[in-house]
Amino acid sequence: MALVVICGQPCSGKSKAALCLAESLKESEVKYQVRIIDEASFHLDRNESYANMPSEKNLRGVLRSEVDRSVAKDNIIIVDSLNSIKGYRYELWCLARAAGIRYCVVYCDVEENNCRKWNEERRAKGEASYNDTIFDDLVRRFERPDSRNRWDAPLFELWPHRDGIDKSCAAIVDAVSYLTKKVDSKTRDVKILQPTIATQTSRFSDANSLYELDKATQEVTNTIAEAQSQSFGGPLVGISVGKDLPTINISRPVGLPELRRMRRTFIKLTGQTSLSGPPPPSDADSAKRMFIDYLNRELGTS
Ligand SMILES: Nc1ncnc2c1ncn2[C@@H]1O[C@H](COP(=O)(O)OP(=O)(O)OP(=O)(O)O)[C@@H](O)[C@H]1O
Repeated sequence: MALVVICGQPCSGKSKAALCLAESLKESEVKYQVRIIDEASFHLDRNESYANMPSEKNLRGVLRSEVDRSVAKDNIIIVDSLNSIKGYRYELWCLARAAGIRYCVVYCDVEENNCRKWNEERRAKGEASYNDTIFDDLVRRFERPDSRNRWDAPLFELWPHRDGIDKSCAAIVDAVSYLTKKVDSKTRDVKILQPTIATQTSRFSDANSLYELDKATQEVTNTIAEAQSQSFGGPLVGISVGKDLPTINISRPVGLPELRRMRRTFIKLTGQTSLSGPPPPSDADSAKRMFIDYLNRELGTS
């Protein structure tokens, strides 16, 4: 259903924001299954996890694998961690794309001085806190999210020091609305990420994979040929092959030989990606979706 990446400086109110968002989602009209994935779930100590690059990479790897295992069409996963490295947020975005779900980033924007003060207060109370060297290092390496990046969008910003954190904060209200909004073919403001050849993760059963792939792509080319015969050489826009599949948008007439050639290339490409790692589509609908994405990219109107 969705992946939410919480992001912010150390001790900036991320866990509080994650809890607040999770509660709001659970209280919304449809009772969503919401799960927070954080360091504490793996009993990972802050200071040990960020003590050096190998342990930090290990921490990120553990969280990423858990996200990968957990994202599904019927739940909302919230990753509550620093998520401060741009490349890491990109990796999480790729997981959401591979799963074909919604994605957003919630950013706790708190000035360094205030984070430091909260961290010191935590320490004074005997609660788990960052030691000063690690705190400084994390602050220095923080890569602020930028909504112009696909992997940082949409971006919901919170200012916990200025406004506090509660369910009525605009960022929480907006994130809940984005995550729970019902979508149909006319919805423009909610993006459901679509898997591509490189990110698809499941497989056709070995015995009939080629046959299924062949049949599914043939169906798409038949639909295009038929639509072209009725469009008298004009562009094809919004041609549907089936419910829940992207529409075909092609800017110029494509002859049958070219379509056949593109189909062969696509089948070959999916075979190659399965050899080098990312597997081919798992069922007829995924195959059609990927083939349509491929055609739209190669021949698209944009
Ligand atoms: N709006 C706020 N006003 C005052 N204190 C706050 C506020 N938000 C958080 N704090 C305090 O800051 C500390 C850290 O909060 P929280 O655990 O939510 O931050 P975090 O960013 O998740 O921390 P970490 O980086 O350790 O995971 C807590 O002790 C909390 O009481």
